[in-house]
Amino acid sequence: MKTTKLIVIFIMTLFITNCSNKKAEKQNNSDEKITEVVESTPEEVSLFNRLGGEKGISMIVDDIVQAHLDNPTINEVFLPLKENPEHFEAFKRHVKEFLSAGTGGGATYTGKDLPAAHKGLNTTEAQFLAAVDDILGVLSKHNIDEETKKDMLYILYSMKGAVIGL
Ligand code: HEM
Repeated sequence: MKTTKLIVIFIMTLFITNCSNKKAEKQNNSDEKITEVVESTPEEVSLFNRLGGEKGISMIVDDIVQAHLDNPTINEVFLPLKENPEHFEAFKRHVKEFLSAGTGGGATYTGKDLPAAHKGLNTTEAQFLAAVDDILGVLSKHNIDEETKKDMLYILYSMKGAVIGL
């Protein structure tokens, strides 16, 4: 009887140890899965990288400026900038730096602050909307994903007060 009891205790101990090992294994597996999910979450990729880094941003800004020059609602504001090629190039460089610095890239913005840059332009709501439309159109042309476009739209709107009616 004593031996039978000992055997039962031994078997139960084996069973319990086995079960807890399996549980630990399962825990490890699910931990791995959680890590994988966190690593591949889109939010982990900076907006800067989602826009294609320095090169992507440079091409996007060139296209945005060209879209503004072609857009009859706002081109009267941008066409005069071309009369001074040095100023025009500095303006484009500043917008590239602005977008890079503001999205997680390494650039340093060397232009004016937004209200100072837009003072005297008296930009209207309609002009602001036209500019945002141009930007979203260019992002689509560059195959930027919908989530990134939404993020950009949110950021642009957050700066509306710093660029219109000044
Ligand atoms: C959220 C929207 C906007 C942002 C983030 C933005 C950003 C900028 C930046 C970074 C510059 C460069 C400043 C410098 O060179 O020191 C700039 C310049 C300029 N922006 Fe905007 N802008 C916006 C909307 C607009 C709109 C709606 C218009 C007019 C329709 C406009 C017209 C201009 C013009 C004409 C300049 C050149 C000013 C100059 O060099 O004298 N911007 N903008």
